[in-house]
Amino acid sequence: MSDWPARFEEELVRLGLQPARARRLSAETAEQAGEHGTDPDRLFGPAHLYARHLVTELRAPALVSERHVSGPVMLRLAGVGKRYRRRTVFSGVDLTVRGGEVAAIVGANGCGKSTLLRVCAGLIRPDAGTVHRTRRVGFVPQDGGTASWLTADEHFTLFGAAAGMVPRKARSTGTHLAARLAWRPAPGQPVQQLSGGTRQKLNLVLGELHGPDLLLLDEPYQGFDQGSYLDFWQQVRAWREAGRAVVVVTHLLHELQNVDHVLDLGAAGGNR
Ligand SMILES: Nc1ncnc2c1ncn2[C@@H]1O[C@H](COP(=O)(O)OP(=O)(O)OP(=O)(O)O)[C@@H](O)[C@H]1O
Repeated sequence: MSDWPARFEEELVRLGLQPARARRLSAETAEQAGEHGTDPDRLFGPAHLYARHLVTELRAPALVSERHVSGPVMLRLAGVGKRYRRRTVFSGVDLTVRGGEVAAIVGANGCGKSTLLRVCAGLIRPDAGTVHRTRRVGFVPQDGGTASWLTADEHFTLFGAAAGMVPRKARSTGTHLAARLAWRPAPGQPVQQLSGGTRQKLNLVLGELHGPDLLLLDEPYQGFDQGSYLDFWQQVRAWREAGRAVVVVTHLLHELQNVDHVLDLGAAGGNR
């Protein structure tokens, strides 16, 4: 068996990360490689180089934003905390995301990333702290969010109507956005006949249909093939260039060069 994870963890500690955090990152990285059906060194390259890259990204997540001017604040969390019964999921979370910025929420399974994103969307009330968000928000859940017996066009019409769009405009916008993810919805095909990755593309399109200023995305690329995955990050860059704010829950630490802020929930206070 490959000793890549051990070497990676060792290098992270050598570069100054806490051993527990290094262990967690190493386990997550190995898990990602497993999800891609490949070895970590094939996916990420040599362990010591990837460790250096990752530590640099984690320490200087604001580098990307220096290249252009950020816009107004679209989301501000201050001292946000959430408990389920007596269990604190996270506490004291601060995050400010402006137009033209991308924030990544990272951390181990179960540390509360989806919960926090739902707090950002206003779907869950926090137990502590304040949340201010812009009015036009698009939320893309990790899965679900679509009706299996409706077609893509019918989803466009339905979600468009909720945002005050006439059916024709909703359908043409949906088709246009789908094309940017290299997807052409087949007329008459219900969602239950779509692959998991294509269903996620539909979720993404629905989240963006009404032209939100703030996009909240919960691992939206699950099931994407490599090309679609690259299209997705290309799209994130396009949103950013267009002055939108994006918050994305991700496990894919090698994409952190695409983001302006990294909120590591596993490292935030109160949730471990
Ligand atoms: N409605 C709920 N009631 C009670 N506990 C919940 C509820 N929703 C989530 N939890 C718990 O809160 C914790 C955080 O869950 P959450 O789904 O936010 O984690 P996550 O970081 O997104 O996980 P993953 O990486 O696996 O998607 C978990 O322990 C989960 O079991």
